[in-house]
Amino acid sequence: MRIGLTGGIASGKSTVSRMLRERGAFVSDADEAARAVVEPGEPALGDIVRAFGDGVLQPDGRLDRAALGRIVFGQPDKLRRLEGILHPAIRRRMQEEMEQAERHRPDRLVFADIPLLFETGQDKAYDGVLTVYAPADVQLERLMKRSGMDEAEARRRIGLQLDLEEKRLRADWVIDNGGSEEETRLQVERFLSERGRP
Ligand SMILES: CC(C)(COP(=O)(O)OP(=O)(O)OC[C@H]1O[C@@H](n2cnc3c(N)ncnc32)[C@H](O)[C@@H]1O)[C@@H](O)C(=O)NCCC(=O)NCCS
Ligand SMILES: Nc1ncnc2c1ncn2[C@@H]1O[C@H](COP(=O)(O)OP(=O)(O)OP(=O)(O)O)[C@@H](O)[C@H]1O
Repeated sequence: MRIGLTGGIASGKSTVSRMLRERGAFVSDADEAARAVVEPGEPALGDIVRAFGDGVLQPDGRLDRAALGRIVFGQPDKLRRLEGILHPAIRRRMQEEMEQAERHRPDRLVFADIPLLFETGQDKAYDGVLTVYAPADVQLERLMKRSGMDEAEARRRIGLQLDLEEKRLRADWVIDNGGSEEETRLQVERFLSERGRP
């Protein structure tokens, strides 16, 4: 069984993923895959430099993620262009990871943590979707605290994704991460025990 795990920026996907892994589930992470496919020597890195220029490289030849973020998160057409380069590579990598995990341990639940699961139409490829939800004011506060963005920038980043209320409504299951980590952990444990396995 493959479950799509999604939510909004800073709604708690990584926190829930960590808890799922601690309980023995396998989680493939789109943000991690997005980092791996731009390592030096990977074809996507060359494509990015051709599209956005040398300014997105650090002196050591690695991708300067903050510099690229400043370009793409301010210009929708540039973000679409980056996604066109990265999404096929991210998907391939995640498919390989999940297949390998399933071969190795067929009994385990497999999750794919994908922030843009609904936005990219990938929800249909999973047996079900679990949304990690937090109320808008909590999401905004956590994003500002984690990243140091001011309120206007944080609101703009949140606005680049499908509304979290809609992700909640479209989910098969919801984990409400608006409270303490302990309350979230209890929901994660209940979710796993209802499925009878990690
Ligand atoms: C622009 C990049 C280099 C900035 O890197 P940076 O380290 O600063 O941010 P990071 O990758 O940790 O992303 C933080 C959060 O931003 C949000 N985000 C990332 N990409 C996107 C996007 N294309 N659209 C909307 N939100 C996004 C996600 O909620 C993500 O968890 C990076 O976000 C990226 O490569 N994005 C394009 C790939 C992508 O679409 N990733 C999303 C997973 S499918
Ligand atoms: N229940 C909670 N109580 C307090 N802080 C929390 C809770 N859950 C998450 N956080 C904090 O909120 C921030 C965002 O959480 P997390 O990184 O898990 O979100 P995310 O959905 O993976 O974000 P992104 O899409 O940006 O990768 C982190 O700094 C995390 O420590």
